[in-house]
Amino acid sequence: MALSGVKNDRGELRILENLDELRTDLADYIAELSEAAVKERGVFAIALSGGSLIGLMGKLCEAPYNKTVDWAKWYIFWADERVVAKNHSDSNYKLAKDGILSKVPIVPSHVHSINDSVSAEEAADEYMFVIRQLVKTRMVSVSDISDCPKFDLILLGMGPDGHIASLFPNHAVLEETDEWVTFITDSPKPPPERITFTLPVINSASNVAIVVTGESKAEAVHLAIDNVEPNCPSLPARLVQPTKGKLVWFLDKPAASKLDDLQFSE
Ligand SMILES: O=C(O)[C@H](O)[C@@H](O)[C@H](O)[C@H](O)COP(=O)(O)O
Repeated sequence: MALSGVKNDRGELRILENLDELRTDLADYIAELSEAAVKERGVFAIALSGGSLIGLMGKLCEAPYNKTVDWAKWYIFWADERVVAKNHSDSNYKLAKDGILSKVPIVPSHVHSINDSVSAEEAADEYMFVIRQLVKTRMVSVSDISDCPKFDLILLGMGPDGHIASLFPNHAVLEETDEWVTFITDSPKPPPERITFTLPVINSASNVAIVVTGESKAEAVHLAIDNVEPNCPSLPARLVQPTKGKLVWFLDKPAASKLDDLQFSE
């Protein structure tokens, strides 16, 4: 049985009994947002991350979703990518291609992965240019309060250190507000070279989901969601605060085990 509720200003929490329930709830959530965006805008612009998230999205490739989702209307992006060749086992693109994109009828030209033959800095600049062109044609919407792209959905995982995308604790990249996409060459989690959406872009999305499982993340979940003193201003997951969009946390019970008292409806 899922528990769900709203926690202060930290968004909606969905705490699932087990990974199977989480996979189903996540697939339902993504399918519903896709349907709503296609109805409203004719397209669905979704940004993925790497890690366990892709495996947890796996039900989308099964019935009924594989037939009911309007895959031809999907435009795929990455909230962060490791700067490695696309066929490298570290590539977030390869992870998503093998796990999802090759199993459903996505239009290949709608898949916007980074250029893997240039430096991290050039890859970030080129990726930002590609997004800018798609904002101009409104395949990606635009925020009405900043000039940032407004993705229909940004999906994030979270590390035990509280990082999301490739935004790591106490890293200067957290301060980047001029660029939509930036790069780092010193990621504490290998590989070191990455490109990443910046916080203003993440916080301009219509919907952001953070998907976290396992006990090793319980402390970071607590610090990212609860009212803790002293506050953890540089915990990246805590800085996910969509300005006008909606934030949803998908947690399994071990990941939610250190949250302060919860009052939920079943
Ligand atoms: O490129 C990456 O390293 C990922 O995008 C990263 O941000 C990931 O989402 C988290 O580290 C959580 O990963 P897990 O869910 O596998 O722990």
